[in-house]
Amino acid sequence: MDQLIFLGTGDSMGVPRVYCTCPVCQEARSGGRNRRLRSSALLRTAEGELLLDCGPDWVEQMEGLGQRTLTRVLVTHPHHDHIAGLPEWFDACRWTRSRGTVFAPGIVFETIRRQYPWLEKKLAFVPNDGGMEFGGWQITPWEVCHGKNGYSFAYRFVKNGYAWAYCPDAIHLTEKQKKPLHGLNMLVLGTNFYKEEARVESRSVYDMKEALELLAEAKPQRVYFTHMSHGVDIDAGYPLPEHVTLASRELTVSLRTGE
Ligand SMILES: O=c1ccn([C@@H]2O[C@@H]3COP(=O)(O)O[C@H]3[C@H]2O)c(=O)[nH]1
Repeated sequence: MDQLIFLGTGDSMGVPRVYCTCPVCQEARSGGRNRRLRSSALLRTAEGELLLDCGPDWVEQMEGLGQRTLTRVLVTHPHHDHIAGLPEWFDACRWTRSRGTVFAPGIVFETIRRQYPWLEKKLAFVPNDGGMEFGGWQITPWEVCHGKNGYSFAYRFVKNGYAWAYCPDAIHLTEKQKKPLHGLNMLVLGTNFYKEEARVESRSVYDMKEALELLAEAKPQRVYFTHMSHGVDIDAGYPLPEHVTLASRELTVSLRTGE
């Protein structure tokens, strides 16, 4: 059965934050359950694996899995916490004389090319604006609002009538942007805080309270929150519905496609 493995569930700085000594960061520092690497997940299928985002914790994430090789990466948006592992993967490809493939909407490659102009010597960039297929999954990107950080893309995956979506970096979705979130068996959604107190114009990701309003509209059957900052204590017991879980590192979810 296909699986989704969470490799990181942290926000752009991860948990602990270097400068911070709050109780969540201290617990994370002592090897506790709040230690969160930058958000990324691995889709495992009979056809192979697809990594969703490749951030600065990529090496630690590969070591945690005991995985020595990688062939495919899908990128949501070209921010440091989602792409900074690409140059490390490039070097691994160089040393192992292998090649990889990166899938993303064309606009995402414009920024990646500017930031890391050498990557295409070893990594093929394949635009997926019109959708793509992998492991029997029909995969469709759509643009989502990322607040003060501009845009991101979310992805909807469909196979044998089972549908799920990966949307780590979004806020203030328009009605049109919410549409692909309807009719899902599972949703992975980014929520930086339980309740974020920062000014609305400075925000870039939903908090859990806002996410619950979105869930009430879209009604996914199962939900995993990811992209959580040090404002979230995984053991706090937030008042969340039973079908909502705070994801943690190496949590593995079976995708029940009926195969
Ligand atoms: O043009 C930009 C804008 C931002 N960033 C990164 O993405 C992060 C998003 O969350 P943050 O606002 O806490 O921190 C940001 C930066 O680390 C980037 O790589 N390129």
